[in-house]
Amino acid sequence: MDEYNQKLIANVHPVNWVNPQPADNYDLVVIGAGTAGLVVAAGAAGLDLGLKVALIEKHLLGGDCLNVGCIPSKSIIRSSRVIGEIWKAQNLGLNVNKNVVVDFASVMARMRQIRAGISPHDSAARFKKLGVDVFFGNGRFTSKNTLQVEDTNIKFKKAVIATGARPVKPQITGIEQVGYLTNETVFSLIQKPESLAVIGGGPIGCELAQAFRRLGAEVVLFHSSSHILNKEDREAAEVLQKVLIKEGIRVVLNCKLEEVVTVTEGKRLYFSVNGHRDSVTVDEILVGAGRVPNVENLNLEAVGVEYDLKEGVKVNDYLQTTNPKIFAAGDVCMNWKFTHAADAAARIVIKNALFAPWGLGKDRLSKLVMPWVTYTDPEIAHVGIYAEDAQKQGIEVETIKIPFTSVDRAIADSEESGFLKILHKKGTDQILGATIVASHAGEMISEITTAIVHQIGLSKLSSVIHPYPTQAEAIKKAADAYRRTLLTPRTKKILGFLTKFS
Ligand SMILES: Cc1cc2nc3c(=O)[nH]c(=O)nc-3n(C[C@H](O)[C@H](O)[C@H](O)COP(=O)(O)OP(=O)(O)OC[C@H]3O[C@@H](n4cnc5c(N)ncnc54)[C@H](O)[C@@H]3O)c2cc1C
Ligand SMILES: NC(=O)c1ccc[n+]([C@@H]2O[C@H](COP(=O)([O-])OP(=O)(O)OC[C@H]3O[C@@H](n4cnc5c(N)ncnc54)[C@H](O)[C@@H]3O)[C@@H](O)[C@H]2O)c1
Repeated sequence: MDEYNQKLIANVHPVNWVNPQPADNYDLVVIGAGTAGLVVAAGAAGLDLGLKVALIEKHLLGGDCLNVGCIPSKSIIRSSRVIGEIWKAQNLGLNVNKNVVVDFASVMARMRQIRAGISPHDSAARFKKLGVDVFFGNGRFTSKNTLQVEDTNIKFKKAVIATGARPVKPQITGIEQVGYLTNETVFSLIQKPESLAVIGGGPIGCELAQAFRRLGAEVVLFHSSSHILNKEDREAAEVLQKVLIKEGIRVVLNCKLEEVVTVTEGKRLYFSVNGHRDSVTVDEILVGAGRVPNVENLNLEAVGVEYDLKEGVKVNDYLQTTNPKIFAAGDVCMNWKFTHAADAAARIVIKNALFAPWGLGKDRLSKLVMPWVTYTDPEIAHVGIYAEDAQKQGIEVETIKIPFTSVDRAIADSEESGFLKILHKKGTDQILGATIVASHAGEMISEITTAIVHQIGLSKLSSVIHPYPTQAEAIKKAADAYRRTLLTPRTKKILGFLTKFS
């Protein structure tokens, strides 16, 4: 509880907070104040239509993203990127002293300062000012139109479940007794573990394995599949995998973790790969092995809201639960577990719950075009479908791949290892999906997302001037490559004819 955490708590769960006297009947009650809940509450109250809105949070306003997710992880990733740059400095003609000292405590203090600095946006004071009644405590349904927060009964016309998700508990013998870190505890470290086993090679595992390695820990990354980020484009994941290995991370693939025990030297993990048993001993274990939705203790049975312990609250395309007066948004009900996805879903809920009389003009989740980015170095950004999806859906596609070895700025930056892949519908210039592996792929993907959302085809993208030299020129190159495919022998003949008379 240093000054930064005190500031954070003063904003997102003030110790002296007194829950308000509830209104007679709320137009909208939101359970859970992560991104999804905050956006719904702010959106509904901020319209200044006199709607009575209540927001219930059992822990910290801001949820995972602010407190134990995006913000703390991206803050330490920023520090670790500098180390990555220093490691590459020699290739750039710079003689940097290899013995860079990482002041881990300062890296973490910077992260806490940034988190506290952002927290006023998610604060109880801000939401009170917006006219939202903020209740701290566990929200639980008691009847079709009532719920309870601690001892207070709250009546509602409509409700939104936005209770998010939590880390999966790994099923490994002994791990509970030995103890491990998750995203809920790793950002509270003030001392660097000298060695770290990361369980799970998904976005959490990869981002944090690389960050901790660059900050000076010996890292072993355990992943159960044949390549890291197995939900991602295989080639893209392989580029990153090579970088992680080159940076000194031991990547153990196709593994089964069997047992964890405490030994004098630390925590020992026994694992097998293709039947071959081995072990490693580390100071700390970090688990990033997926998420489970927070559906328990809400008494969803009382309101007829169906759910699954793994998949979360069941919703239709309008984000309505099996009780049409109750909606859900964010990690508790969606496969897309991203802050921007929770935000987009919250906007759908505001529209469908409050501004779609007789069900008219409702928005659909399936209409969203969802990009995402894994913030490793290089970053991997994706939008739309993958080639395998297209195959499953019976859509004929063509792929244009631009390696960064052909992009001048990437060459000048010594960042040639990535690529851009664009999938377009066969015979047309309609973009269906894209993957980018680049240092700042996350900053580049939005151009393609815009093109997909607004149906701007590759031909039109080809007419957009991209400043030289930028890595985003890869997009123009892909568009130009598509245009070249239109040059049939007949069009070539016509062009040849034109030159004669020009
Ligand atoms: C380490 C990490 C890094 C991430 N990085 C990124 C990133 O870079 N970009 C990105 O887009 N996404 C990222 N994510 C994912 C992102 O954090 C989540 O998708 C997002 O926070 C989901 O928001 P949400 O509102 O659905 O849920 P949450 O943020 O989980 O909020 C749910 C809230 O509900 C509260 N709650 C639960 N049950 C109750 C109850 N019964 N009563 C009252 N309150 C309750 C919880 O305390 C919590 O505050 C990351 C996640 C992690 C873990
Ligand atoms: N940059 C971002 O947007 C970002 C960053 C972090 C997290 N997130 C979100 O958080 C969610 C959760 O991330 P995550 O990485 O925990 O989950 P994940 O499910 O995406 O990846 C976890 C991986 O761990 C593997 N695994 C599970 N148990 C294992 C075991 N015992 N041994 C070895 N491997 C094991 C799984 O096969 C899986 O591929 C993601 O789906 C993502 O949406 C997003």
